[in-house]
Amino acid sequence: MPLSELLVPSTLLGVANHIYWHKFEPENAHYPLFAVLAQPLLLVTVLGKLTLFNTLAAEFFVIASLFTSIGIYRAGPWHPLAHLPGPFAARISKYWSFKLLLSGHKHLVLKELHEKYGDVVRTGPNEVSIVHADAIRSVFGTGGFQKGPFYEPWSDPTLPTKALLNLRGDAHANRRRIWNRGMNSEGLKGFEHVLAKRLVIMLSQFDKMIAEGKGKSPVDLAAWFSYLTFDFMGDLAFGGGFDMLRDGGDKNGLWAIIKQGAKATAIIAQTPWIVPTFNMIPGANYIMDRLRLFAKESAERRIATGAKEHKDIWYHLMDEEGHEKVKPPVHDVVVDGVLIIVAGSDTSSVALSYFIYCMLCNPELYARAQAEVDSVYPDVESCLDSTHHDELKFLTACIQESLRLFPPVPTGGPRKIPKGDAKIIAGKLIPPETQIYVPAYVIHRSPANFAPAPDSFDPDRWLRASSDAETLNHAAFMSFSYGAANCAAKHLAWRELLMTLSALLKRYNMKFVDESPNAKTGRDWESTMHDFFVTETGELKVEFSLR
Ligand code: HEM
Repeated sequence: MPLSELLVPSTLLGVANHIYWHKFEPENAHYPLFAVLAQPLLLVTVLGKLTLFNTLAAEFFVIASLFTSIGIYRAGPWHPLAHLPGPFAARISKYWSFKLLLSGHKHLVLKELHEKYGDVVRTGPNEVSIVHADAIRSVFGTGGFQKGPFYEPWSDPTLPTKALLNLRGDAHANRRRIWNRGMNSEGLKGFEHVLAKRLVIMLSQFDKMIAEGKGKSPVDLAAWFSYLTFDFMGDLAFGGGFDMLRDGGDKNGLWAIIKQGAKATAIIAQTPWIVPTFNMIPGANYIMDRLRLFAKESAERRIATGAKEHKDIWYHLMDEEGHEKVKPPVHDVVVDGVLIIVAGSDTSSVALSYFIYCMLCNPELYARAQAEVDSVYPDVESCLDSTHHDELKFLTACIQESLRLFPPVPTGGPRKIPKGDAKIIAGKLIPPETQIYVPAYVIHRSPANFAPAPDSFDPDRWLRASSDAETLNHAAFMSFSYGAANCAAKHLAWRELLMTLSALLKRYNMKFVDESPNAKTGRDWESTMHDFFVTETGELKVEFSLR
């Protein structure tokens, strides 16, 4: 059979598939995959030309015409997002943003794109990034939008529940109410004692290294902050589970599993409709399965041992105090336990590392922060109590400034406009079903929000009286996101940062091991930052000495 006879019906089939799946958007990849594989076979059979060669040729024509049709529609003037500027490759295929996420430079590329195209950029076939500060309220605030499908893979499909991060509407509000109760001032005080115990271990490890002379050799502070925050989150989520501070490393490999799991999820979350199909491949979920096994075992251990001396978050989420009419089911608490570790460890450890990095790059500001800590706390033990945090005005401004320059969640996940009407956001008409990113990293470095010198570390900008010569848009600071689904542990995170950093400043002098300007472990450390939704960084090598 001449190929030309197959070309026309196969091409029409490809276009018909595009029209059908565009109208009836699939929730997973099973049916479209099956359709695209089965239809060409059916076609050559109906035409009475069933051979292997003809089937493969028809497959090729169907797939080629399907992709061409999709590409033409997405790039063309009839697409609802055609009026918005953006790179051509991003308009026609999700592959562009997939590749961008894999590079870890999403935050940097988005900044460049916004500098080139303005406040609203089309970053995907059905996706935009908006960096006008007004978008923060309209997207995340009251009357804003629910989370997009990006968040689906963050829940365990084998459990009949979702993690808080992935709940929407009333279900989110109900679970969040229980979370908020756990984060009240009494709850926070309890968590503070848990943190203080871990900090004592970390400080004694540093003292030991200094005594053995290792203080003068590289200490990878980024790794040690991870040990601290993982240990602490393990305590809060499951009443214990990690001992990385004690062991000086990830002896049982759990940390690596959790980090790989979070990164793999962020990557696959770019194309969430593939996930149910991907989950069917035996062994494909190896990392997530290990993470789930860890959660299950941790939950069983926590149930068996009960609450320790201080109440953990499990205690509050499980409603062990009996506030709720109906006790929350264990699986709700198990998925949120994993969420605590994923959401609460890397974010805080990266924030701690960035603070130290900013301080070591600015020795005069470091000395001022240290002097303030000295004036508030007589000794390091007194730093392990939050009572005087309000007096640490300069330290707080330094932390805020490092969180502004380096938000631990640099881009975050998207919200989705529901079916129905288009919305006007930051002066642009955004059609229904568009996914919207509001990247903190770009908003924080925009001169429209922070000027002069938005890329410079200037903690005093938070303390100076307002003047016409300066711009300080408090409403544009969104390191903890905004609205009903902002960080559930923002106040805990602040305590953790203030306690840890005041204790370190009080006890030690620190400097980069390698002071040269292009040292990746020192002054150029920020170039090791990778944005995989959660942030990944390289080693931060610091030399310690006792004060
Ligand atoms: C400096 C430290 C932290 C930063 C910068 C931070 C930042 C954020 C951000 C930006 C979000 C919104 C994510 C999104 O919408 O996709 C978020 C959500 C969340 N964070 Fe944090 N976080 C920090 C520490 C923590 C800690 C210590 C915990 C755990 C105890 C935690 C628990 C959560 C939870 C449970 C959510 C989901 C809230 C919801 O969906 O209602 N975070 N965080």
